[in-house]
Formats: sequence, C-alpha cells, structure tokens
Amino acid sequence: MQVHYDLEQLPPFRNAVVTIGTFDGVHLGHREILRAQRQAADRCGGETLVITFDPHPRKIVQGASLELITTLSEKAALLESLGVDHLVVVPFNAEFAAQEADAYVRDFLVGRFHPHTLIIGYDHRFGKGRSGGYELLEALQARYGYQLIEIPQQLVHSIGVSSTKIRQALKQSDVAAAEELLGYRFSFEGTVIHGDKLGRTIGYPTANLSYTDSDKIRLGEGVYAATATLHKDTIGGMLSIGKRPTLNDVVERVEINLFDFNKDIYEEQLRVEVHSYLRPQEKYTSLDALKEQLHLDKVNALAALKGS
Ligand SMILES: Nc1ncnc2c1ncn2[C@@H]1O[C@H](COP(=O)(O)OP(=O)(O)OP(=O)(O)O)[C@@H](O)[C@H]1O
Ligand SMILES: Cc1cc2nc3c(=O)[nH]c(=O)nc-3n(C[C@H](O)[C@H](O)[C@H](O)CO)c2cc1C
Repeated sequence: MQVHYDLEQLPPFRNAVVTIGTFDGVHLGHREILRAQRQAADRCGGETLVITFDPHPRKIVQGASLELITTLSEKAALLESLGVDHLVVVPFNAEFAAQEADAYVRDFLVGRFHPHTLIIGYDHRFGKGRSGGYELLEALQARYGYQLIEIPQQLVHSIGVSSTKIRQALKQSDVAAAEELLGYRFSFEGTVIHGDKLGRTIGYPTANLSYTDSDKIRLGEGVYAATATLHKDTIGGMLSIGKRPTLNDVVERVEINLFDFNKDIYEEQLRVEVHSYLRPQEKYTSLDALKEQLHLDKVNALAALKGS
C-alpha cells in the first residue's frame, strides 16, 4: 500500500475506485465497504484509494477530545492488511471544513482523484455543516461521470455496527462486544514508565504503561487477560486498569504483569492485546489479600489465554 500525505504530489491513478471517511476502528462495517471496493476495482482493472483525514474532523469541528479506536498508524496497518492500494491522508483544517459540499465534490473529489467509482457508507456526510451526502453525489454523477455505490449499515446480532458503539463498549470494559463489532481484538501501545517499585515486593512486578498516542481511546477500568508484544515476542499476562483502591491511590494506572518473564523493560514500547475481561477493580483489606487475588487472576488469565 502506498501512503500519500501531500495532495500536490499524487501519482496518476488508473480507474480510481475511491472511498472516503475517517474509518475509525476499521470495523466490520468499514470492511464491507473495503470488500465492495476491492471487487469494483477488480472488475474495472482499477486501483483502490482510501481517503481519510488527519486530524480527525471531530477534533477540528467540535474541538472535542478524540478517543480514537485506532491511531493513524494502526489504521494504515489494518487497511494495508485488507489489500488497499493507496491511502491518502488529507490534512483536515478549518479551511477544508468550510468548503461547500458541491465545491468539495468538484475541486477535491473529482479535481484531485478523477474517480472511476465512488463507494460510500450509508451515513457518509461531507462539506460545510455536513450538508452533502449520497443524494448530492447522485445528482452530480452524470456531470462528473463516476459510478456510485452506497453500502448499507452492517449488522451483528441485529445491532448496527458503528464506531460510537465500539467506543462505548471499550469505555465500559466490554472488550468482547468491541471485538465482535471490530472483527479483531482491541489493542493499544504504551511505553513502560517507572512506578513506585511495589509490585516486585508482592511477587507480581508490573510494567506501568503510558499510552503512546494521546488521542487513543482509554479502555475502561478492570482486570483483563492480555498478551504483550515486545519487539517480536508475544508474552501472556494480566492487565490492570484502575486507581489501586487497596492503596487509596487516586490516579488511574495501566499496568501489566507478564508471565514467566523477568527483564528490565523500562522505556520499552509494548503493544497490549486485550483478550478478555476478568473482574472489576476491588479494594482489598491488605496487600496479602491482594496478592492472593492476583494468584487467582493468574489462573483465570492463563485459562482465558489458552482458550483464545
Ligand atoms: N514479569 C514481569 N512483568 C512486568 N514487568 C516486569 C516483569 N519482570 C520484570 N519486570 C520489570 O520490572 C518493572 C516493574 O517492577 P515493579 O512492579 O516492582 O516496579 P514499578 O515499575 O515501580 O511498578 P509498580 O508501581 O506497579 O510497583 C517493569 O517495568 C519491568 O521493567
Ligand atoms: C492483574 C492485576 C490486578 C489488579 N487488581 C487490583 C485490584 O483489584 N485492586 C487494587 O487495589 N489493585 C489492583 N492491582 C494493582 C496493584 O495494587 C499494584 O499492581 C500493586 O500495588 C503494585 O503497584 C492489580 C494489578 C494487577 C497486575
């Protein structure tokens, strides 16, 4: 997959089959669009182009904090694994957001990409105030000569797949629901930072993690079975996200105890794949009681990892 960041340096595309969106999560609904896109490109001997925006339009338009399911590099890796030929990353700013919908189609979509086919999700909106949608693309189709395909919302157990539902599931610690809607296991990346060196004194050292990307969604509190990838090795472990109520701490910690592992990994980057939710954070009467629970958690995490 080629990734393009500069709109002035685009190569000529052969029968461009284009889709546009933020594709946060690259979930099952997005995958359906990408499948239809690949099919259409194969039919016309064309190339597939995914046009996405960075930063996320919500950040510019609403000034909202983002909580992205996938960072730009995670999104690019997923799109590449799905066989996309070109990813175009468009810098989204106030000026871009202010374009009228018909000017956006004429100057941006058609002017820059000359699409043979446009494929869009059922709720795709564009242009100032999100005024443009499928109807406008249909009305302009004859003038600009593109094929137009709209993909309906995908359902899982009769639930419409959406990035919003996946974000809600992750905030509620429901990694199983998120995984079902995503079509793959949720993961995040963190750097190992120093804590207060207490973990090793109870026999469960934990790598304390600081999220690498500030816009990445924060998973809800709880204890989870997880694996961590360090360089190329994948190691089983148990992940804790919470305020350590037993210690009357106030800041939320993200920490992982790795099984059969004993190395200094401060400053290293870990990718943590979250396999399953085990239990909520609890306040224990002593560190000994917590230690007993951690033993049980390890048994449960090992069983969960074995089954997944
Ligand atoms: N099995 C393991 N799992 C996680 N980290 C390990 C493991 N073995 C060694 N380590 C190393 O030990 C560090 C954790 O030790 P320890 O938990 O005592 O200190 P800490 O970083 O201050 O964490 P905490 O604040 O949770 O006590 C990790 O950052 C890592 O470098
Ligand atoms: C798997 C796991 C589960 C944890 N569960 C809790 C918990 O329920 N309550 C709590 O106060 N701390 C919990 N912790 C954090 C624990 O207090 C911390 O790792 C040690 O005190 C060392 O800082 C957990 C840690 C791990 C690795």
